[in-house]
Amino acid sequence: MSEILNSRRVVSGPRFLKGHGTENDFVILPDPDGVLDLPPALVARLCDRRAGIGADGVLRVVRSAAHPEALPMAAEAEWFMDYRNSDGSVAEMCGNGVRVFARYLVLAGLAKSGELAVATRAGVRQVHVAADRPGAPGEVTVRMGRAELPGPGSVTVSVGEYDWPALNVNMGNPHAVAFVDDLAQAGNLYATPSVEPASAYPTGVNVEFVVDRGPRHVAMRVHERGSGETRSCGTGACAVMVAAARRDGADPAVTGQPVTYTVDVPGGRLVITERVDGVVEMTGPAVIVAEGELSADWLKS
Ligand SMILES: N[C@@H](CCC[C@H](N)C(=O)O)C(=O)O
Repeated sequence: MSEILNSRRVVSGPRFLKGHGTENDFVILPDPDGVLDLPPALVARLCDRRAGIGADGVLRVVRSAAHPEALPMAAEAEWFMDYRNSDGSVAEMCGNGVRVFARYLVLAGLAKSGELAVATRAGVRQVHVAADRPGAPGEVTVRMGRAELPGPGSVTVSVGEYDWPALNVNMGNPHAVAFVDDLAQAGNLYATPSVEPASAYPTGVNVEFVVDRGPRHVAMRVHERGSGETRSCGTGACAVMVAAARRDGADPAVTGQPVTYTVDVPGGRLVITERVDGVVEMTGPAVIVAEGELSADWLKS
């Protein structure tokens, strides 16, 4: 059998990798010179879990100097994370994605482990890729920047018979964070939750549903703009941490103390700290699962 599998290559086309961070999964497209044509329909086909590779989004790896949106950041960050949601839409930032992106850069020899900078549409993010230990890949920490709480802070999230007050938190991308009694109240999340006033989110919104698990420990589900319910959202977990800290009277700007929360997501666990200067740091896993080639025939079809 392995002879048959090894006998010849059956496809040839652009390389891709598949990776995930707390089960938020991505197709990674190395495109250093920015030459790939990546229209929204192709992103959606790649992310299709039956007719494509399957993913919550695409991470295109482009040199900042080769991408017009990233050119102004090229002196600070060699690589630009061109992130797309599974419906093909563009997003400013992806917290799980930036950890997986950094893991790819290190494994591919394009960056060294330790400190590295990644350009995103939300600005440059500093990433620390911890050295691996035997059998345990090092975790990745991202300085996610400061949360913004656009006014009016309070919005309303509704699903079925339930309405909850929610906090408008921007982590480079938009979030509405609702504390609920039970994560099951969010239902199957096949449909996009309603968030009012809609004018608070002119470009759409990611919605987080949160319950308490213990002191400085919460659990969440998320409905992502452009991808539907996913198993994790890094920017969403940061937004949740900030909302929980405000609710709990633990805002570092007020207490003068950093605060750390454990945020459980369906696909794993993230640890998030808000520093006294307001910068939010997220730590979690980043895994590369596979590498392959796209079929040129499939691309043409
Ligand atoms: N899963 C990501 C967020 C991806 C972008 C989001 N769907 C949006 O449109 O803003 C994360 O880990 O942060």
